[in-house]
Amino acid sequence: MDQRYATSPDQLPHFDTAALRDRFLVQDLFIPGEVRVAYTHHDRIVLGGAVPAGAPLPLPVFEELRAEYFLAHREMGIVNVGGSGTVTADGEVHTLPNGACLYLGRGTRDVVFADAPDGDEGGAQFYLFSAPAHTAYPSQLVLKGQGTARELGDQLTSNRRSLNQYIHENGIKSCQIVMGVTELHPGSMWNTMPAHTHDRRTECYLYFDVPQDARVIHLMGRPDETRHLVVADRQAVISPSWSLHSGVGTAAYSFVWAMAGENQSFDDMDAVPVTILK
Ligand SMILES: O=C(O)C(=O)C[C@H](O)C(=O)CO
Ligand SMILES: [Zn+2]
Repeated sequence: MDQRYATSPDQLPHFDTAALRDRFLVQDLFIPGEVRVAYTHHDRIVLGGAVPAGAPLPLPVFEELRAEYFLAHREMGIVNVGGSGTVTADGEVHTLPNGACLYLGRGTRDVVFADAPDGDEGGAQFYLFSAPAHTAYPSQLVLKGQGTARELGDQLTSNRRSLNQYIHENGIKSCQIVMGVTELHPGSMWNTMPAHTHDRRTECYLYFDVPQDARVIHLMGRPDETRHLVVADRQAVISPSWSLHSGVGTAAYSFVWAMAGENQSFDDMDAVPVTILK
């Protein structure tokens, strides 16, 4: 398990490109036949990828969790960013077409990822986001576009996008996780601009559907001391509570955003006016 210890904003000015990427960029999560995870000590989030590649793939328990099974003390949100697949949780089979989001509650013991038997659009690729949980909420599935939709931005500022909230206060219930997907409209490149911070939650973005020859320039850091990460398809960024998070693509793209921390209030954000960015 890839471990990322927590970082103070005072350290940021001293990091070079390699150190920034080591701390905040998570690469190589989607490896055929593997469940790959990274553990950030910011709000003790585990993010990962599971790619069945033609054979059932169980969710292992990682030694670092010191738990009997992965979800013994945790909950998990899963978004399928690949072809149709299934997640079998304690014997119940959930079918996730591309873009579907499944919540698994604390105490779910056996989890197995697989490609859908009739999947014809390439194999399933499951993005995993897990946080500590104090109680067990029921597992629940929501299909792409069936969450709470918000239309954001404007074509004139190249940031027109559709945001879908799946796991949130008025949707699938969870202890900590708030999760959804944002899709940029063709011709729009900016996400989350104007940017924001939320000192009460850590947030991770998984960028996907980024064309192979394109990149997303992801901004992070304190508003008056920003840095950037150049991000490729299916790579994730960890944004500590003190960091803004915004990106501009060289082509349109989508991303899974997911948070955990002190509250689940999506609109509890401190907006950062563009004019104060440095
Ligand atoms: O398109 C956006 O704007 C987002 O998706 C923003 C994220 O949802 C976010 O940062 C929530 O705190
Ligand atoms: Zn945010």
